[in-house]
Amino acid sequence: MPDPAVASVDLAGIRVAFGGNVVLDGVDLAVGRGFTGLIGPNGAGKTTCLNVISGYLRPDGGTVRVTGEEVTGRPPHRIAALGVSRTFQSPRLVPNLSALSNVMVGAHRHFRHGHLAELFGLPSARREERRQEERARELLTTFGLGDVVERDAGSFPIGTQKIIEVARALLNDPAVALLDEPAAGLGAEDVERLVAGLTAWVTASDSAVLIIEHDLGLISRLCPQVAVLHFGRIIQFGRPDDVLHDPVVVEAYLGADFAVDG
Ligand SMILES: Nc1ncnc2c1ncn2[C@@H]1O[C@H](COP(=O)(O)OP(=O)(O)OP(=O)(O)O)[C@@H](O)[C@H]1O
Repeated sequence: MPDPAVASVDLAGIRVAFGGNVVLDGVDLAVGRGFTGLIGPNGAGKTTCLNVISGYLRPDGGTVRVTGEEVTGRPPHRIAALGVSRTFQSPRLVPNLSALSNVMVGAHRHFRHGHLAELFGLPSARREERRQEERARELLTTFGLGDVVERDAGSFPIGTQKIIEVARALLNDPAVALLDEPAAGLGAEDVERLVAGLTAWVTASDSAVLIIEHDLGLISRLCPQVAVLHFGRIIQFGRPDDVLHDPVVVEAYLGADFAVDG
């Protein structure tokens, strides 16, 4: 497990209850550079963890640190400003904007020049925008979408829209990217596109990427480490091979029928 002192995300004793329903019951999780998988049965509290990290939900107890800074209870835009980006289970793209423009929406917090420079179309702001466009184009190319960047996002199948949203979350190397079931609803071709894009991207990046996913094959391929959430607690953390074959995990979460190829 990454050293919490240097981890990009460090959750300590996170507790969340909705009325009498305790959803997170003392979650400790440290996430470092590269991919970390977060798995668990439906309703285990995985998305709730992401909501706590990204500031969409204030925990009832515990602390959240991002790159060492305590951010517990801060609103989402302030946590985003520290370099935390996220996706949602259902993609939130602007359907009548191009794929390229949708990815560039993720760029705006990084613009070095102020909103006034943008508003008045100053050369510095235009140069910055061109640089961002170039990066967005490269990123979409990494995900196999280089030929269709000008197409309206809403005209793509849902799986491709999810990949565009992942690309948006990765623009400008976020310190932390939180991906909520990026492969759900994707066809085989899009899954390969996603895996290839993420693999190529992470090798050139210092970011920490936390991926919630039910596709355990994908988790095994991408993530050197995986955490298992069960009844609001992390019950196991380690290499996928070890974790997914751990009798406690198999018994508690995956059920008797569970098997991972390889
Ligand atoms: N805003 C809310 N109000 C009340 N209950 C909530 C709220 N958000 C989540 N829950 C409940 O918290 C529990 C955990 O939900 P969460 O979405 O975090 O689970 P999950 O592990 O991401 O599940 P899935 O794999 O199905 O997406 C569920 O029982 C859910 O109904």
